[in-house]
Amino acid sequence: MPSLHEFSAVTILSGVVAFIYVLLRAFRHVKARVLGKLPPGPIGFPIVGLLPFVARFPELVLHKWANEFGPLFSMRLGNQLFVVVSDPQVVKDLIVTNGAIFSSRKEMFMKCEIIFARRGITAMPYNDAWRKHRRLAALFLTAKAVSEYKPNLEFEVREMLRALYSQGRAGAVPVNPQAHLSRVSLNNILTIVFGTRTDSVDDPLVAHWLMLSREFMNYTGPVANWVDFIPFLRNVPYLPIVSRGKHLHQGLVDTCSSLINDVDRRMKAGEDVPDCMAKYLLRVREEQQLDMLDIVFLCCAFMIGGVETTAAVKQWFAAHIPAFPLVQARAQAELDRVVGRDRLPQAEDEKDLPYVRAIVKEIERVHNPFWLGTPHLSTEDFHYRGHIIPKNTGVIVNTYTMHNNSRRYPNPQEFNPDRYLTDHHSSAESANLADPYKRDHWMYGAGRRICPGITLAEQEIFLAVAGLLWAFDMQELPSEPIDLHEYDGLSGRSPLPFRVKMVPRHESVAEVLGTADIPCDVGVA
Ligand code: HEM
Repeated sequence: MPSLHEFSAVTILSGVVAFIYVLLRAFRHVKARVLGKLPPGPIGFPIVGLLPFVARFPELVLHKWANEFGPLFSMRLGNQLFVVVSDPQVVKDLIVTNGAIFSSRKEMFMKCEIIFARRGITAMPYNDAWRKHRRLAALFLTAKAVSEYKPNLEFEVREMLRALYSQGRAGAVPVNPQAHLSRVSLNNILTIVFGTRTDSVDDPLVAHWLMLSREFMNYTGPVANWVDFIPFLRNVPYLPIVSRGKHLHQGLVDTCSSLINDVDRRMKAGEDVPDCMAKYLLRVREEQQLDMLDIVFLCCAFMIGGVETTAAVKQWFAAHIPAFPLVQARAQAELDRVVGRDRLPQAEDEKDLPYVRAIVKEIERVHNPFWLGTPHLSTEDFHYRGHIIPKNTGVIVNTYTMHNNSRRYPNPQEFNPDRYLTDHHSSAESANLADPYKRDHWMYGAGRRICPGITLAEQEIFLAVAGLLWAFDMQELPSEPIDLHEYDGLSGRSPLPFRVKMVPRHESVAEVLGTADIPCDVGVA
């Protein structure tokens, strides 16, 4: 057995070797910068690079550097070189036109190795395994698939409005709508993936899943933790972040496996299991050569990618709109004209509700829940505008700077849905426009790794926003102003807890929602 002294000597030696290695790599980047080859950018500290600067409000820090160093700048976080792209044409040139080079992902220690066991679509490098997972996922996210989900999506919005009406006692008491807005997103994905749903916000699965998906976002954001960028930290025994990552991996596996196993058991028992992703994957597992972890993490990709994301946009809408009664009134006049008061808005109404649609796009521009998106990785050296972007460089699409460009969006700090009034494209169509400066916003990423859930997300968000505007006047409480700048999470994810009054707009609300039987303290305002 090696002695304690031998152990310490080995640990110190590995530390020194790791230190020299990191120093040499950092030096390589500094040298390339000095020689003027890398895009310009801020110089950081040895080993940690610029990590200490991006711990809080990273989007604002990148925005400041973009103003200083231009639309393509480089920066080092620990051992990883990044370029930060802040101009639509540069995004298009790199990520879209040269998608064969800029479509991979860094195999992040926490996200890829520890939590996803090298399987999650969003974390996989650009290879055949990723192609297979993305192709299987896309089967459930096509425009045709989404149009088949519409009755369910509409049903879930109605259930959410009923719950808000009831909890807010028809506008008599303030409510925090966040859990309801998260549950509607959760139910949509549970139905698509497992053919199941929750009955109320009190179902333990709601709190459990929201906890898992928040933890996931907290540990795996592009700048969420240092172990991703300072490899020798991974050898520190009992590092809390690593144990939490392992715990999260187990939590995701246990939760998704139990839902998949339930589908499996019911299929084997000859029960009439609703069509869903888990059922399909279990059927094709041999032909597609999927092991159980593949199935778990394909389902997880939807549960992780499709719940917290759409929930966040819906929550930002609910937090933002009370401060804009005139915007609400104008949208409600449009809804009264197009939909009337005898039914809820439906998916088919969207094309006739340009102002409601414009509100959605403007919320997404102002409150992208993931300002840093999911960085891409280059797989070859690439020469661009006199600079070199070396192989294995991370690429961050700087959506904050692009969403606040005053030439594209005059007075960008102002919330003004009018800027989108004549934009008749869906976000999915907009992402394919030849002129990148005409794209609505960059919330869904770009190129071959662009979010495959756009059509589903757009449909869900539209229905929730239109339904809320149709049913309620959302009012801020004078004693509880809503903070629209601070947020929960790492780069804009969701508003801090808030309460609003949700006052039913007219008598038909109770009738249409079927809430006449729900006890309320007061009548309709
Ligand atoms: C408001 C809602 C959503 C937002 C803001 C969002 C945002 C994003 C972003 C920024 C990316 C990375 C794109 C890139 O690398 O360029 C992404 C990827 C992804 N999203 Fe979404 N997403 C949303 C909804 C959804 C939904 C509803 C699903 C599925 C049910 C989904 C599934 C995925 C998957 C699987 C990926 C990984 C794609 C890949 O790496 O190939 N997302 N999303």
